[in-house]
Order: sequence, then C-alpha cells, then structure tokens
Amino acid sequence: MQRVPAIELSHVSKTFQLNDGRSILALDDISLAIREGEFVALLGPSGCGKSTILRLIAALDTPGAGQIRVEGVAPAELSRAHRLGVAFQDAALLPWLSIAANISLPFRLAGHPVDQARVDDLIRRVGLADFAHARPGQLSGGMRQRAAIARALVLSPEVLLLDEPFGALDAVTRRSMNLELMRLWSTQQITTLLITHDVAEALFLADRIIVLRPRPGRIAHEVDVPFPRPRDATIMRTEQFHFMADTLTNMLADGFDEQA
Ligand SMILES: Nc1ncnc2c1ncn2[C@@H]1O[C@H](COP(=O)(O)OP(=O)(O)OP(=O)(O)O)[C@@H](O)[C@H]1O
Repeated sequence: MQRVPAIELSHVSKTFQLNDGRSILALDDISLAIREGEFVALLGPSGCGKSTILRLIAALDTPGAGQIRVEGVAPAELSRAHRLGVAFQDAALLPWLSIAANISLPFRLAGHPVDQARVDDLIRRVGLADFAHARPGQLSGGMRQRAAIARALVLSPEVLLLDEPFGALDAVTRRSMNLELMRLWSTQQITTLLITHDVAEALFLADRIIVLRPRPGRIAHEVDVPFPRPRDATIMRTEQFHFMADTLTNMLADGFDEQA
C-alpha cells in the first residue's frame, strides 16, 4: 500500500491584494510531497514565497487555489490538535517568562498538564540546563533559537516547520546551531520543512532541497542530497559538498538573471 505523504501540496496558488489595488501572485501552481520522516529544505531568494508556503502548511493562512494535506488532514485540523511544531527566525519567546516556562508554554496553550520531565529533557538536549530559570533577554541569539526549537518540539509534533531559525545569527554560531539541530533531529527523525537562504545549511541538514524562484513563486529545481546519515561537519569539507553548493548557488542566480 502506498503511504500518504506527511505533507502534500497540490497545485497551490496564493495571491495577495495590495492596498494600492495591485495584486501579487506569491505562489503559482506549487505541487510537492514530503515523505514521513523526510527533512526538506526550501531554498530561494527573498520574496519567492518560502514563508507563504510555510504559513499555509501551518494554517496561518489559506491558499487561493489548490489543496494542502498534512498527515492526511487539513492544516487547520493538525494545528488545532497541536501536532505541528513551528519555530521562526525571531525566536518569539515571551520576554517575561523564564526559558523553562517558555518551553512548557505549548502544554498550557493546548490545555494539557505540563510534562515537566519532557520539558527538562528537552532543555538538557538543547544545552540550556544552566539557563532554565533565565529570561530570554539574558541569553544570546543562538541560545534563544535553541529554546525556540525546544518549544517547537515539546509536544512531540509529527511535523516540524522551521522558518529561517538561524537567519539572524553570525556564521560561526549558525554553523554550530546546524550541528546541534542535526544531532537533535537524528535522535527522532521527525518530518521537517526548513526555510533557508543558506545553501550550505540546506545541504548539510536536508534529504532534499527544493529551489524556488520568485515573481511568481514557483518550484525551479529539486535536488536530492546524496550524503549518507549520520552526517558530521566533515562532509562540508568534501569536494562533492563544494560542487553541490556551487550548483545550488548557480540555480539561485538563474532565478535572478531571469528577473533582470
Ligand atoms: N501579507 C502579505 N500581503 C501582501 N504581500 C505579501 C504578504 N505576504 C507575502 N507577500 C508577498 O508575497 C511574496 C512572497 O513572500 P514570502 O514572504 O513568502 O517570501 P519569502 O521567500 O519567504 O521571502 P523572505 O526570504 O524575504 O522571507 C513577496 O512578494 C511578498 O511581498
């Protein structure tokens, strides 16, 4: 029996109306299927519709045309059942709550009793045990992102959506966050969709990379990442990694050339 994809978009389009009467076709006929346990990166220049795709999957917006199924149900249904974990670029932690309270917040929002052992385990796994009682403002940007990812994982979601979670970090911190995310993900291969501008981040983390091009947002390329798992930082120094990074960078540049 053929298994249902974990995430499936069929002919999805989305148009935004602007205040001046113009409209923007943000997504044009996007179809994609993500397997259970697959890690997919959406790569593309600014404005190609990456966040719009993620917002549609997270039920934060609705498509103008086409259909979306996540774990075989409508996104809103999955979101209502708290089976979806989402982390954004700006961490979006509540500044007046401790890190532990921020990470346990999804339990409270879902009306479930807090599973303190689960919260403590995740805090430890993202390396924040010494900061459980600190406020977000006392942490570095990288630490706040780790807390945001722990919060996205706390209810053991079936699908994890990450919108440029490391976009605001410096290159060195970003690299170490990639290693940490890889370690965390390896322990439980949850279906993950990561939005990124960063070619190396996509290649290191993903099983498959979908390259989008803007105006209108369309899928330009799909690339299978051949590196076997478990992966470590040494793959980033291989010729094959550099070759693929070059190829992907050229694919991104193609989208720009066509707009010029
Ligand atoms: N709420 C909105 N109202 C009007 N236009 C929007 C809205 N949201 C997105 N857009 C437009 O839709 C297009 C796609 O935007 P989106 O944010 O999905 O792109 P992106 O690839 O995530 O960009 P970035 O990498 O800069 O975050 C852009 O042209 C954007 O200006």
